[in-house]
Amino acid sequence: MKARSLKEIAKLVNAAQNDGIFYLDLSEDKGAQSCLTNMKSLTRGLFALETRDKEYYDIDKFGELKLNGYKPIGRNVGGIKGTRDGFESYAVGQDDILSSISGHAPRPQIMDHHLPDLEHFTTTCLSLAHDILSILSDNLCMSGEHTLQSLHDIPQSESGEPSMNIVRMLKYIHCDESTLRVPQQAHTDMGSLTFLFADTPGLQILPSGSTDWLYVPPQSGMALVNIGDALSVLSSRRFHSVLHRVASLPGMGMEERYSLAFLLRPARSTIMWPLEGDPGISQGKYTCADWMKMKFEVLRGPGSNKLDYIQPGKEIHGA
Ligand SMILES: O=C(O)CCC(=O)C(=O)O
Ligand SMILES: [Fe+2]
Repeated sequence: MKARSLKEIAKLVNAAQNDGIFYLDLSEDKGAQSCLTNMKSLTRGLFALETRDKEYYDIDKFGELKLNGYKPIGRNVGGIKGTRDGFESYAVGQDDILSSISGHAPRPQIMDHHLPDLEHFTTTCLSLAHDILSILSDNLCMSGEHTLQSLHDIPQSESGEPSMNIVRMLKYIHCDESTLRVPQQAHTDMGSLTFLFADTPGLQILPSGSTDWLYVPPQSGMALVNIGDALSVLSSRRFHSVLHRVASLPGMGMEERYSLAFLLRPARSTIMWPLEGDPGISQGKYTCADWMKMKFEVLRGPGSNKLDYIQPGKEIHGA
């Protein structure tokens, strides 16, 4: 992909249009591999902290966009009716990682120890995101100042607004083998691209037109990249935002599972509307920041009056 091989470009565009998810081989990048090893120690060390120490950084204390902080198990709706989620997670905002000028949200000390790893991880994902967006922009015949890259905070808050990109670490509780468990509900990601790293299986996608969930196993040295709502909406649904969830394995349950993600989102004032639509009419339309807030309400549910409108995976506009 880095060398813009025509074969790799065709594979990427095809995956973005049809599957909404693809593997990205990083096995040759020694720097990235050692950074991932360090990020794994950060993730494990972080979740090994005392519960009350983690709860001190509760994500819901730090603003509606949930860019920093800890989400305990059970705060979101689970994947099976009547259940709550079965994972804890911790978000760190891109600006808190890369910006040397302003202050940052309160965070456990272990984050400071691993700041060089967080920086390396973030800049690696941003560089990959830049390449992917540039290939997808070419496919949409966008050029000059009007590209998908220009709508994102790459390298950092180019829009002048605080970035909504985050690093997220997740830990799923062990599930026994007796029945299928779905610790993370089916959803599409709210942003543009998600880079996901996990060592153990559990991720499933619902391919378009299918009623059967399909496991997408992790591959050594590779990232899984998926397309989120924003790229799908901006591209008039040319790119597919894939519905996914985490589930136990039939008859095998799920071991304690860790995953790590970088979530790329457009600049916060980006209008969630097809780029080829009339840019003059923004009144009454959602910005990317509004979209994220509404989507969180759905994940946190029930009790949201927007549930019917903004269900994960449903259309944002039109029919
Ligand atoms: O943990 C995983 O494998 C999936 C995580 C995910 O889909 C998310 O955090 O949006
Ligand atoms: Fe996701």
